[in-house]
Amino acid sequence: MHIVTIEEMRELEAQAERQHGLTSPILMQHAGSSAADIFMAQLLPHHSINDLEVLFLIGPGNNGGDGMVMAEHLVKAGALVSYYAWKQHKLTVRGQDIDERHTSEELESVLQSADYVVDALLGTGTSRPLSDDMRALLERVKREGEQRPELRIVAIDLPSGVNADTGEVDPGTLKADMTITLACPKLGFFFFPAREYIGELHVGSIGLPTDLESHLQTEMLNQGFCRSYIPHRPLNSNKGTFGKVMLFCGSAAYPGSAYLAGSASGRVGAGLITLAVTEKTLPIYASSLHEATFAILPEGPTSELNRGKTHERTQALSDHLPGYRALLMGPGLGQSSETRETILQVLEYLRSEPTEKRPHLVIDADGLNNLSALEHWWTFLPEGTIITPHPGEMSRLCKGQKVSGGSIDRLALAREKAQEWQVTLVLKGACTIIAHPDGRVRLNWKANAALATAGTGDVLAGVVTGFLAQGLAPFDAASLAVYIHSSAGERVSAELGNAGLLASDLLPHLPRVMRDIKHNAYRPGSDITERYEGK
Ligand SMILES: NC(=O)C1=CN([C@@H]2O[C@H](COP(=O)(O)OP(=O)(O)OC[C@H]3O[C@@H](n4cnc5c(N)ncnc54)[C@H](O)[C@@H]3O)[C@@H](O)[C@H]2O)[C@@H](O)CC1
Ligand SMILES: Nc1ncnc2c1ncn2[C@@H]1O[C@H](COP(=O)(O)OP(=O)(O)O)[C@@H](O)[C@H]1O
Ligand SMILES: [K+]
Repeated sequence: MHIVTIEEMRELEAQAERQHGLTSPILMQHAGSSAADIFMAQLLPHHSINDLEVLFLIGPGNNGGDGMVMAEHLVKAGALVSYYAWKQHKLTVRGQDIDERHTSEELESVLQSADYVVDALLGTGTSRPLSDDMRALLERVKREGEQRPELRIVAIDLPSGVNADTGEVDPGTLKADMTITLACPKLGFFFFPAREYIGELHVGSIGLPTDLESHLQTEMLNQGFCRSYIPHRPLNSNKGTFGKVMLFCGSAAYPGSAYLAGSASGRVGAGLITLAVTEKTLPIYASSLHEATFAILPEGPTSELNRGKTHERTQALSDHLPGYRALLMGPGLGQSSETRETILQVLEYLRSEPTEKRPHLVIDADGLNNLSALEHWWTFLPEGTIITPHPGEMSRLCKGQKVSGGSIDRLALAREKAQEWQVTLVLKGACTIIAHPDGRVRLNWKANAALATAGTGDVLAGVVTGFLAQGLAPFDAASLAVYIHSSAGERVSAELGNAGLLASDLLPHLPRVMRDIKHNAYRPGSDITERYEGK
């Protein structure tokens, strides 16, 4: 599913007309009909379309036009529809035009009995701040919703006042319970504050031939995409079939990260998990992760005098690596100069090996923190490396440049840095960005505050590594991992709510999510599935 900017959406519409004769009125008929179908399919269980009271707020442009077409379909289906044309101040209640002198009181009465308000005021054509009277209208609906929480707000294409490119939001914008966007999700939805205003996201069809989208470079992760990448499990398999994972992670002070990452790799199907540990840390892992095997490394050097020990450590690790398909390096390693040196030596070893003979590399957390202290750190990485920074780590990698907040375009930054550094970059956050060194980008929709807790990043790193071990290309392994990880979070939240998740809670849900996605049986709380292409 492609994500578009306003300009790209306009270009798609223009091409649809030029190449396929799909004029604006034709597209609008599709849009309104598709929006009505989605609306009816998503009615709450206690609602029936018959006698459902729906108030449409109609704007002056094509967004309003979409609303009018949708309204006609709902009338035919039996709903009690009223609409208020904002520009003309004209109210029509169940087919009857209301005399101008009574518009205010009638609008008040319609609003008070409405089950749904449909915001079809403005879409991608918004060109200035909302006018005062539009803000007042939306404010009145907002107050009604506060008094009657059962009132549902549905936005057509986008909640009016959301900037579909930047995610900025007009102060008058009304939060939607559901947004039925048309043709493609808009880029701004994936940024804050807009993300908070969208509610459940559904994508309607306007009948565009899909080949028109083939040049677009930004995609949204969804089930259809993920299903095609979940590794196949042949009956005639053994643990070697699904790849061996090595984790160079954890330390006496941070043992949990290796446990979480290693367990996560196993939970997404990797054949064998090996933790690189020292004699000192072995007992911690041996008692908690029974399924893992261990590569015992000598203790790190304790002073300049026995510095040669880092070489012994690297040697011991690299002696173990042949036969391993994926290596995760970083979580919980700490940031001593000895650790940094070991990391550099391991990178040197990996660069010296032919690609097909060495494991694919994922670097996270302290692996990145250690590297970011070095000038041109990316030149030390072997080809095909995946890095998974959170915004703080990303900022360090960018030499202190601010990477989140306000006006920062995280998407442009991720795209630029993946190209400059020649890595697959997973910029974590509420809507995680996955950027390929060739400029392609994928975005995750599933923001979930429950995941904002220590250790969930270690789980993600383990999932990425587990998919790499099963033979996925770096960009696909990273994309699938982000989707499966956040879907597991969604499952935990369905039970616990949006607080109190422990990173280890995710682990048993990883395989369940994979199973359900594979069998098309995954039913998350608020996930867009595919573009709705009609019944
Ligand atoms: N053009 C097409 O082919 C299609 C358009 N579609 C719909 O059309 C929308 C875009 O249509 P438009 O380009 O007509 O744009 P809009 O419907 O978003 O509105 C543009 C109109 O609103 C006015 N306006 C802009 N900002 C305003 C503000 N702050 N306060 C008050 N009035 C304001 C403009 O002067 C203009 O009259 C999409 O969001 C989508 O809903 C879809 O139906 C698909 C097909
Ligand atoms: N609000 C949120 N919505 C969705 N995902 C989130 C949110 N906050 C954090 N996450 C996810 O949780 C993980 C946190 O990773 P990270 O910050 O590295 O944690 P840690 O290092 O403690 O393991 C990332 O995958 C991130 O995308
Ligand atoms: K709208």
